[in-house]
Amino acid sequence: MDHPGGYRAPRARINPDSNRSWLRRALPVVLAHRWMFGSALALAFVGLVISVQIPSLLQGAIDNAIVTHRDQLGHYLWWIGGLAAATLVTGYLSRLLLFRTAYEIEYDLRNIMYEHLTGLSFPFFDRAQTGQLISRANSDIRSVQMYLTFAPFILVQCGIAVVAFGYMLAINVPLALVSMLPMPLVFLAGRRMQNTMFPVSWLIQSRLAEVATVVDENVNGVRVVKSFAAEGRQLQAAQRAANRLRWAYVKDADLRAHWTPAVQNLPRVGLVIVLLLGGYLAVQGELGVGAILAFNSYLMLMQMPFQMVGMLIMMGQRAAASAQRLYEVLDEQPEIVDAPDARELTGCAGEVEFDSVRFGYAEGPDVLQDFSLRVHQGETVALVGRTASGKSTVARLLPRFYDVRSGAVRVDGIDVRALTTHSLREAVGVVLDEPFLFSESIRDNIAYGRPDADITDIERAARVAGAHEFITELPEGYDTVIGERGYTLSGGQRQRIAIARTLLVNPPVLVLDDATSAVDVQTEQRIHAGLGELLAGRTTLVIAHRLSTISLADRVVLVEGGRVVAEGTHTELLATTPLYSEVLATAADDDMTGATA
Ligand SMILES: Nc1ncnc2c1ncn2[C@@H]1O[C@H](COP(=O)(O)OP(=O)(O)OP(=O)(O)O)[C@@H](O)[C@H]1O
Repeated sequence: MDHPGGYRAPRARINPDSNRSWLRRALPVVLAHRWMFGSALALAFVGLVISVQIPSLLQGAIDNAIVTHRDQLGHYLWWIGGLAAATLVTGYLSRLLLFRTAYEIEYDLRNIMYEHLTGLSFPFFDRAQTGQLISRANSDIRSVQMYLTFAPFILVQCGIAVVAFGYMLAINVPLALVSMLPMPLVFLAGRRMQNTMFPVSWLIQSRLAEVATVVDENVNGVRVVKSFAAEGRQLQAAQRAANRLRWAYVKDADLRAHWTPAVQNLPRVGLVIVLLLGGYLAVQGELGVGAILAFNSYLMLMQMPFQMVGMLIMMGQRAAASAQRLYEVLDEQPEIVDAPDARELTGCAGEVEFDSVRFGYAEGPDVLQDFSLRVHQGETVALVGRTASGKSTVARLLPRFYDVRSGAVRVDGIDVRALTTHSLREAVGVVLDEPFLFSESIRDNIAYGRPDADITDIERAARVAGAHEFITELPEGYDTVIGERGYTLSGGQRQRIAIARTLLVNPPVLVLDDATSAVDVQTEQRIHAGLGELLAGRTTLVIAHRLSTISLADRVVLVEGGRVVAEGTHTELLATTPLYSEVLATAADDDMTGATA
């Protein structure tokens, strides 16, 4: 399906059967471009068939026109010139189509990878390293693409070696057979080379990914690095990764230097044999000089494919290693998928229930144990608790970023696992404390969930989120493009844009995970005033450290060790639960400790 903006979905998928060889798994992607690819190969074949004719014309020119004067030389020259021109044209067209196929295949592979990554769930991204993913999406895809397109091309060239051999047989059978003697050796050397180089190719790809990871962390973590004046240490880490990569490359070059001359030069031994035996036969008068020349030309024609076989083997090694790295990602199944009979959540009222939920990340220990909480339609509940008590985890389970180990999370009485994730996440808006903003205009960032929203709605959402004022003070207002991750804005400004972004979607259930932590108290109060109107009728879960945020809530729930240990109004909890006062008192926020003192 073609999308607006020129995006074309991949024409085929990688075969999901992981028991098949990597090539068979990739075949559907190649076959999706069979017409263009087939034409490129057919043209290459035609070009080679034409070029195979030239040596026999050369033989005729020498033996029949130059030596014996039986034919006219000009006649041969015209033919040779004409065929040379034809190989030029076919060479141009076949390469044009081949490169187009190569980039179409690369485009498909990249989109297959990207679509797959987009479909994966949070547990995968908790484990994955960005650098690894970037390297898989770049260099691994490139090396697989190179092999998929150039290997058949080289094989066509090898096919022509067979034709050339036929011509050689027609000239002189013993000479043709003897000239082929070194070929089994070429094959054996190729096999040895293949076995020795594979592990190194694998190493190179994984070390390229290591380097990408270090670079990614150095760039993304630059603020931490600089604030700890740890540039030296980072540089050392980068050097270590670069050294490890260099070692693998040197090893690769070493092996290549060892094997390539053998694989490439063994066929030349055939040339020596031709000169020896052919020369002898010519002296005996059994072979014309032109025939020896033609024979030589055929052998030269055959050399190229044989030399390319060496290259093909090396490319094959790298491509196999790269394909396995790609398949590692592509074989990753999303943990969170819609059930076959999943329902759409329509007209969500906003009843939320956590029923004896037990949950932990990956293979880790339980973070939530027997966590039960019911939030009624239109109610605002604040989750309060010590750090690492599991508050954010509760917030992540509601939009089904993760699945519970036991128990259930329900919206409107329906288990979230029985709903389509799309409709669930449309109904549950989440604002995180460290929001991610895109390198686009502020207007586009706020309209992220509703790209068709008009500017009036965008401004209204920004006003409620307390962002309108500072946005209009920016030189280009709503059209201001923010830097990567919005770093040109302050933490509080980014939070306000993120709140506006969620409010614009107008979800019936709202989760604010410390969403105003970086905003000053006055601004927070303004946001709350705006939110007060908006929260009416909306079910809201606020994860709060500050009293000012807690004051928004109808009910406060105290979380400790992954369960609800007390609930009530702020005043009730203060009066009845010492842990509550303790949590508030130890909260890092100055204003909160100040308020509770
Ligand atoms: N993505 C994750 N993978 C593995 N463990 C995690 C992940 N996120 C959180 N945890 C662990 O789960 C526990 C609860 O974390 P959570 O973020 O829910 O706490 P919190 O109460 O929100 O803390 P805070 O107030 O400091 O934000 C912690 O021990 C944390 O190490």
